[in-house]
Amino acid sequence: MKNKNNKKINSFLETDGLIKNFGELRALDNVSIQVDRKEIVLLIGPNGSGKSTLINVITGFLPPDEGKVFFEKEDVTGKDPSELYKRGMVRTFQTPQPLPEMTVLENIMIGITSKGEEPLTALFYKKWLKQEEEILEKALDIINFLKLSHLTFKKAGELSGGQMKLVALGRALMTNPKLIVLDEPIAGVAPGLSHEIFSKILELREQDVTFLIVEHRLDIVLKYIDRLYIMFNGKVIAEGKGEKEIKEVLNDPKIIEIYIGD
Ligand SMILES: Nc1ncnc2c1ncn2[C@@H]1O[C@H](COP(=O)(O)OP(=O)(O)OP(=O)(O)O)[C@@H](O)[C@H]1O
Repeated sequence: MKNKNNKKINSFLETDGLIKNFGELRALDNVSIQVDRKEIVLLIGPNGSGKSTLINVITGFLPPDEGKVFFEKEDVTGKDPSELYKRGMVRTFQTPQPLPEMTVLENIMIGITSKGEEPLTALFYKKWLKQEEEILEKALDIINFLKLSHLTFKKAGELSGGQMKLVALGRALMTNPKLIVLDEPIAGVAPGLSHEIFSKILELREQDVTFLIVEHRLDIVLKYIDRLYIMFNGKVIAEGKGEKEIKEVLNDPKIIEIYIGD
């Protein structure tokens, strides 16, 4: 598989010249990014620079006007979110949408759609029960991993913002994803819990999960990331890989000016 410059697609996730217009406005202007397996990649940029549009296109919530998305070297451009989820790509949203009257456990369990819901399979009641049990066990393991056990039966509507972000991550984990796209995972979350969320992200990376993250809180996130992309006016204007390069990019006067101008 090759991109439009006839270069071989090598990365785990790659976008190639994405363009997305909303009427007259070009929200994505020839955006090409790369994410390697087991990387934690951060996407930053001032408000309106195109970050959400980019992750919406990658995760299949918006089709691009031009350009391609490659996931595990396959062209997945325009595939819908459910197809991508089957391939191992999940996402969370800026504002978590838990079902407030349901418990934390139930909110995490619904991350997976029970195969038992298919009418034919449901006829085999024993099999269905076994699947439900497996889903329950898995959700309890995730709750344990995220240190949410004390909240297992609490209604999601009673959680703090940070706890809701953790539940959203838990829900994403139900599908054994290979890539998790996180939209502002620590916005509005206290520093202590924010670091806890990122230490879980590091642990998951060790289990072969890759992360693409949009987050404004650089002060907290910087020490956890492997690669950084900076967007402005629909374009990627800078990229850094590794601690040294990332620091250089962030100290670039042009980049600082864009942020101060924001
Ligand atoms: N559905 C839409 N219809 C019209 N314009 C849109 C739509 N979605 C986004 N835009 C516009 O596209 C541009 C990029 O928006 P986008 O939400 O991707 O930026 P962002 O970097 O995620 O910003 P923020 O940090 O505020 O979330 C903005 O000018 C926005 O107003």
